[in-house]
Amino acid sequence: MKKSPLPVQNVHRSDKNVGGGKEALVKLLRWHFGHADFRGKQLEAIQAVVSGRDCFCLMPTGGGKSICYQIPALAKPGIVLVVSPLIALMENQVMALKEKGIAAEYLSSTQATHVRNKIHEDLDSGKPSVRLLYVTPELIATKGFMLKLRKLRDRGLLNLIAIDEAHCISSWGHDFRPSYRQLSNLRDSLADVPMLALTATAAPKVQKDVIDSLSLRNPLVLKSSFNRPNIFYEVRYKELIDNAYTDLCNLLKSCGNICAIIYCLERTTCDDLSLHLSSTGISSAAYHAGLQSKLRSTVLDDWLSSKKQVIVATVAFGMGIDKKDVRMVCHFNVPKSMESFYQESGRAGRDQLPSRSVLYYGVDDRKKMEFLLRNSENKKSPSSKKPTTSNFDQIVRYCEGSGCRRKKILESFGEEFPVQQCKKTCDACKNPNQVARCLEELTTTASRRHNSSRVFITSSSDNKTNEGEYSEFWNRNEDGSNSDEEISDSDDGADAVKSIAGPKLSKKLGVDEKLVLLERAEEKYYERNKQVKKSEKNAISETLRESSKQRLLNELTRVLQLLGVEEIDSQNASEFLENECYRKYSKAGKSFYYSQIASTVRWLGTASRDDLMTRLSSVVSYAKGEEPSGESLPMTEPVENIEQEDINTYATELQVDEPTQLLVTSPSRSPIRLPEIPSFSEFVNRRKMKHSTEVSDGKKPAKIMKLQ
Ligand SMILES: Nc1ncnc2c1ncn2[C@@H]1O[C@H](COP(=O)(O)OP(=O)(O)OP(=O)(O)O)[C@@H](O)[C@H]1O
Ligand SMILES: [Mg+2]
Repeated sequence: MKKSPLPVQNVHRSDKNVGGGKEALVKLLRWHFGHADFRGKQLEAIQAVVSGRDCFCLMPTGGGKSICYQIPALAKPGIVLVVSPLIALMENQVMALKEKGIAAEYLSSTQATHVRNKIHEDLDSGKPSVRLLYVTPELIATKGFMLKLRKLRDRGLLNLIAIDEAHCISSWGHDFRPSYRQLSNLRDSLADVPMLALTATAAPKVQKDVIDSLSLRNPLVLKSSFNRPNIFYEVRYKELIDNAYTDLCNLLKSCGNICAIIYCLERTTCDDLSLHLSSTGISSAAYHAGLQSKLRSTVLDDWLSSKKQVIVATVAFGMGIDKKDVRMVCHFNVPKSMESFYQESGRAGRDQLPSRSVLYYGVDDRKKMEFLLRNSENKKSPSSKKPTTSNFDQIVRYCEGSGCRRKKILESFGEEFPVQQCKKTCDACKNPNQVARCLEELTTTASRRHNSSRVFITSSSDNKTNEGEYSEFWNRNEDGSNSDEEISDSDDGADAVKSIAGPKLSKKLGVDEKLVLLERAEEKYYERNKQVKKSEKNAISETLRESSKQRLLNELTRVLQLLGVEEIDSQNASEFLENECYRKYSKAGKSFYYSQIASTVRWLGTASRDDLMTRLSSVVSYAKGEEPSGESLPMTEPVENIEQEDINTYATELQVDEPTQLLVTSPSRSPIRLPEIPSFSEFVNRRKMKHSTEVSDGKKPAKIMKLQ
């Protein structure tokens, strides 16, 4: 239901006695939002902008920044323009405002044309009814829209431009958006309209960058403390617990039916972990950019409406999500910087009630992150300012240091914090001896593991070109495909869908992902072309072969480097291995081929130098310019006239026998041997022999298999 507007407020730009407007502003706050009073620096920010002054407002996550531009929109006739980085964020806020009876709208290309037209008509009318208009930075950069804003300004109707999540303008920030850079022109185009920049990113260089980039004029700089006293901070050490999945499950269960967010680095971990939690009765769902956008919306809705309790997500999830009762935010992998950690953990306890931040720290994870950061640092152009490894050191110190966690967080933002004020609200202050013991044990474990050579980063395909897998973890900054009106959020599943439909797969995607997408693309294709023969559907495409080669090459390069093997040419070796899989399985079909590639990648991850030299001996010879020795593993010949039953049995046995878990969790890899997985023809032959024996024993008639 629409609320009638309050009587005209005594608050306007020329008001010399701005403090006199306080009562009126509080009245608006109570009337429209039901809050008793302003929090922290809200009032100061509002009074500054209403009086026409620029303002830079730094408040912690959940601090109540939105009110700082929402109240000014209600204080006098006219419009407040809000620039926001995500469509989802705009939608949420507009919906919430409309529910309160406040005339708010957003403009985005996702809306139906008639809806957009209606908003434009309203803006063009002499007396627009809209009070808050949310837009994307891309739209502001268009000439047509800028013209419209100038007209509004000329009619005295543009009261304020609020830049929400203003840190997105800074490449020092953790969420840099190139499109935000275009906002630098605002000051020139709309010189006399006050600007309000809002962010929860506290790094001093980001603040300066935001103020400079937006050319804020003598802004009132407001900074609130970043302390979140209602969040208990804790670190758990993966090396010191038997199974992190189980530990997390137990932790969640011990807290009851709470609402939680679990952040993971990789999409596959989100899927796996969510499945695991669900299997133990915890209501959870995965959320990442690899999901189709429709599914993501459902997951989000279910979580927001508390149908699902736990969301297991990459960092694609979170910015602007205003769910008050999140009781726990858990980082299942180490975050890339203190800033990211603060933002993400800050999504807990927005209702100010006691909440928890739990970070699972693993040395493997740390190495993986360091590797990725180094890689991204190497790729940076000299002009790029993206922070990488040095920011990561802060979070490593947070985990590996013994002092108060809260102090470490706040000091990393330049805020002094006396330890006694923590009042045992972090594990290091609550149980200092226990934390010290853990750290000691961690040091011992890590150094022991170090000595046993190849120990770290065992869990998955952490190869160099797989950054796409982690793309959500980086700034959303390589999304140069901005349309005029659309937000180029690379955390939108539409990317994935587009790349399925498109002729080429995005270079940003990792190899594993490409394979999955390829498979999905093929499925789609065959769905549409039902008449295509089944055998064709099972065919192994050239693209799939190329991706497989790349996947093997990535793993090989890593492994050869780790083991210091120089005699093997990784390019030749990857082709050799792929060809081996292809020769064995081209006739058995794509699934067999794919599964063999996967086993080979796993084998590479565990192979010793001798294993590699033996299996790849022919490639070793080639690399030295010698004749091939012909001593590589004997090739099994392809199979013809395959019986479906054999395929099924083989597939079942293959799955049961694969010791993936063992490989992933073992600290020392050399003594572990993969049980030999028979090739399909070996398997068929064994069965054939078994059948023959049975026949000769008078049990069953033999099945005739024609083998080449
Ligand atoms: N003065 C107030 N009194 C009580 N609650 C408030 C007040 N101001 C804001 N809130 C509530 O605080 C919560 C967080 O507000 P808001 O979403 O504006 O935070 P934010 O600073 O923008 O956070 P983020 O950085 O995550 O975007 C909201 O639920 C809001 O209703
Ligand atoms: Mg906000």
